Amino acid sequence: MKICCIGAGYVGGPTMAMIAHKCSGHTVTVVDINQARIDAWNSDKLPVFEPGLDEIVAGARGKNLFFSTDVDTAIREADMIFLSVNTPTKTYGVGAGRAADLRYIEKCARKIAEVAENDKIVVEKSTLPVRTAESVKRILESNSNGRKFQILSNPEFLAEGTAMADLEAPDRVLIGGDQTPEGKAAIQALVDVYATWVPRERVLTTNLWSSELSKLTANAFLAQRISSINAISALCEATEANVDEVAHAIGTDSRIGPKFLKSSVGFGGSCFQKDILNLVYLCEHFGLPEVAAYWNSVIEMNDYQKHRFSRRVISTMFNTVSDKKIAVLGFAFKKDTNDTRESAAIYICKDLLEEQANIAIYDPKVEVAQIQRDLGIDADNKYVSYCDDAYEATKDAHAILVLTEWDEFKALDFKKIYDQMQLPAFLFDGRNLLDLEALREIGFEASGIGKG
Ligand SMILES: NC(=O)C1=CN([C@@H]2O[C@H](COP(=O)(O)OP(=O)(O)OC[C@H]3O[C@@H](n4cnc5c(N)ncnc54)[C@H](O)[C@@H]3O)[C@@H](O)[C@H]2O)C=CC1
Ligand SMILES: O=C(O)[C@H]1O[C@H](OP(=O)(O)OP(=O)(O)OC[C@H]2O[C@@H](n3ccc(=O)[nH]c3=O)[C@H](O)[C@@H]2O)[C@H](O)[C@@H](O)[C@@H]1O
Repeated sequence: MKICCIGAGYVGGPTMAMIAHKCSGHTVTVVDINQARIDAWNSDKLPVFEPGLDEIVAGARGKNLFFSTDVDTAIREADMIFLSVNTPTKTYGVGAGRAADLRYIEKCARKIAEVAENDKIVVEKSTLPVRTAESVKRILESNSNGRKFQILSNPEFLAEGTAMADLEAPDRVLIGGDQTPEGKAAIQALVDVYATWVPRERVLTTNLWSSELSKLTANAFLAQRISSINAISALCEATEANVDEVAHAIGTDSRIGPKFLKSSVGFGGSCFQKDILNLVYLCEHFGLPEVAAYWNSVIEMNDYQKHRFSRRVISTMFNTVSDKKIAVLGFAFKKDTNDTRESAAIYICKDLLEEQANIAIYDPKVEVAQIQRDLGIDADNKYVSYCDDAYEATKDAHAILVLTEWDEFKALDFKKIYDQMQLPAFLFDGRNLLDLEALREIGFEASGIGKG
């Protein structure tokens, strides 16, 4: 089969690389309108950092995996077309700030209608509001000229930083489609692709709407667990309970389970907030304001957690950080990725800049230009500096903020760091990554999240 994927981003690139790697009989072409991104996919420095991705791309690229900006040819030749374009929160017009912006998806549907010469299976890989497939189908069918299109929903559940492991051994693959004979045949064609390496019982098939809604629901549930434990972290700080101990104690209940109970400075990433806002908007659209308010509180709690952290830093440092050097360790929204979208670090740095702090940022993977874009500052901003390692960032600093849980931070020589800092040397561990007792023995005024 010839497979095309429109959108060479964090999802399209790794997902298609895995399909090409596992299914040598299929040819996979990933296309994008962003020339720089495609050039990077064809180079030694891929645009996405994911452990294990380089090897898989190197093994398949040029054999049955191709990256190109020739969108029309790839669509024309494909039997199956994945849509993996971005679906950000709308910033204009009706639903601004909440609804999903579907213009990229619609452009893809119109492009397929324009250039396709024969029947196609169109697979929604992007995360979409429930019932989007209806619009995609309408656009395609209005322009069909006798060609037949089957629409499938196949949402992606990979997490950044573990994308390749998640794709290699997914908990489940979800495929939704029409329950007609043609729809079922299209579902089977996609089941056959995944069944090459995913155990058949893990490939779930549903109707279109269940599949679309399951993706938003999964992300809402995951984010809700984080907001729940973060809410408890505030209570822990007030009562001298320890949130890690509470999380462990409740997580051993098999009905609750241990995962996604790590209290933090707040969740980030491109999707949790966007997808919950989308869910909230849908609930309001369907006349369910109580349901909308319930899910919106997950985001409100996350905002509270981020700003609560900034406020705690400032109040602990004698209510002023003006002119003080603050070392920020980690800028990505989680470890093992160069992605900073909605990273809590952005909000915390902005809070500190408003207080006129000098911040020295070190992240092992995030590029300086990206940090500048995120903070909305020029290269010559005198309050922000960029460091090549944690030792440089912490030299003469008044405080350290750990904002991403990079493994390398655990191996730092904190005695050496303490000796080059201003005293009292404050350390705020926004990820509960470090051994606070050991740091206090060195002399740090160390605090974590949810620890009294
Ligand atoms: N990032 C993640 O970990 C996950 C993302 N998702 C969902 O997958 C979708 C894609 O997300 P990402 O890969 O992170 O986005 P991304 O922004 O990294 O990549 C999207 C790509 O689509 C391209 N594009 C947009 N319109 C186009 C068009 N008309 N023709 C050709 N290319 C076009 C853009 O240039 C961009 O390179 C979103 O709906 C997201 O919610 C789902 C699971 C995980
Ligand atoms: O739709 C998506 O985009 C994806 O969103 C998340 O994946 P991702 O955002 O890449 O990463 P997560 O591991 O879920 O982490 C999200 C944020 O929550 C934070 N987090 C996670 C877990 C936890 O216990 N505590 C916590 O604060 C992380 O640090 C990070 O900032 C989901 O885990 C994926 O299943 C989903 O496919």
